Amino acid sequence: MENQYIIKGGNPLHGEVVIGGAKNAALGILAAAIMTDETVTIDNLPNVRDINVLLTAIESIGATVKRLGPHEVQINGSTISDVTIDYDSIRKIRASYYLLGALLGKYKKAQVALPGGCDIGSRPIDQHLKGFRALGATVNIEYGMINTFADALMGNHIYLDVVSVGATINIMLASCMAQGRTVIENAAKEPHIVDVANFLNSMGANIKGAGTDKIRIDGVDRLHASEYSIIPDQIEAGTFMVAAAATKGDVLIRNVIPKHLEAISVKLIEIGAKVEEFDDAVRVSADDRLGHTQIKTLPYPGFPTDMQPQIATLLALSNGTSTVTESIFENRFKYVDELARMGANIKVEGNVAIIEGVTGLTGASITAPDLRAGAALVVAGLVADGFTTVDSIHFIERGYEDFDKKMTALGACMEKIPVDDERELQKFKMKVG
Ligand SMILES: CC(=O)N[C@H]1[C@@H](OP(=O)(O)OP(=O)(O)OC[C@H]2O[C@@H](n3ccc(=O)[nH]c3=O)[C@H](O)[C@@H]2O)O[C@H](CO)[C@@H](O)[C@@H]1O
Ligand SMILES: C=C(OP(=O)(O)O)C(=O)O
Repeated sequence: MENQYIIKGGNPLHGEVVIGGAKNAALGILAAAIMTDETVTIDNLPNVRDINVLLTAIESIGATVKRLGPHEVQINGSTISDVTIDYDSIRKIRASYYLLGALLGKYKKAQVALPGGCDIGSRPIDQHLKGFRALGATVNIEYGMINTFADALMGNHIYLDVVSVGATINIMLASCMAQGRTVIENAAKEPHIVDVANFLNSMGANIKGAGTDKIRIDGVDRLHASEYSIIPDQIEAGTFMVAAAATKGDVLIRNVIPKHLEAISVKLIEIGAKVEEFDDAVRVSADDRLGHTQIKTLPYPGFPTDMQPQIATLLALSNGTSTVTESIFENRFKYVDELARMGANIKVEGNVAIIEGVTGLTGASITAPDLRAGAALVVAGLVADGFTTVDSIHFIERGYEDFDKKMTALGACMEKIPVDDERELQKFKMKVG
């Protein structure tokens, strides 16, 4: 059954919210977990759709997956009997490609369907495949499947032509049990790269330099058991930071690494929001309408593309003209038409959104085009005058755990109801007046 969010805008968010584990780190870590035959325990796992899809795919090849609770899982890869992941089991997610690197690294062969994920651009994986080939693997693409195999994997020097999160993690996975040294140059530096490297090292891998643009991996013979807790989700935290500012609220966002949020904090401060940093929390508040700025998405430590729709939504409500340049993905402005239906004034020219701030939005029936754009539209609904319904929330549920419940606990007026259920819609409207 498909659900939608119904939102009555106008309530400032107040209180505390606890951020979950990082989805994009967890996806790499779960794939890495199958590379040992010993049992691995992973904690602070976000309970979101992408993670559950990946866990099901991992089970489908025979690995033993034991849920110890909503945020903890035990994986044992000794029971794996197959190295083929078909399209049906992973078409909804992008990070299925990490199973290629993990299976190739462990068994020297893998067959994985070409990845899905959000439609935010053409999203080639040539750099992943270039990395596998450099390690000595043969790679063919046939009938929608990527087949890769090798007699032996040998370390090599790999220069990435583009800074790619996925290729960096995949090459770390494939090379950590290769013979000799692999060096990845022009590597991505995102916090989740460091987290996957730390997890692999906790299993006995020898990876140095993660978090810089040069990562050195000395191959080891085997990986062993580990217990590991995933870092907090930078993007979930950033989304609540923006929601607090957009609703002119005051929210303490707990279980975060403030350093990972700096690019977001700096921009919020620049436009007039108040951001206070604590050891593992940030507090964001705003009293007045905020100001304008220029933002360009860049690889870490630049402004994250996964926060682009949310910050653009905030700027759509701010004073003056802002520009948001999307430099990573060519198709990440699909939410602009939906925001326009709520009264925003945004013009897209190439990869630049020119935003003329408006004083308010009005509720409308809108559809989430992808994960982060969906979250941004919810933020718009929280601010808008009147009622907003957001459809296609399965996108949002790919990456946000209990998004509606966390927002409601902060004072938002929103609920998840079945799509086209007029009775539930009226019930909500009666309840909130
Ligand atoms: C599951 C996951 O972690 N997803 C994140 C990951 O996606 P993903 O790993 O797919 O993104 P990449 O960092 O690889 O992509 C960055 C850029 O490189 C290009 N590229 C990438 C690989 C390749 O082989 N060839 C190539 O040309 C892409 O088209 C894009 O323009 O990082 C993105 C950038 O921070 C985030 O928006 C996604 O949320
Ligand atoms: C775009 C994202 O995910 P994916 O790369 O899995 O589509 C995201 O997490 O914002």
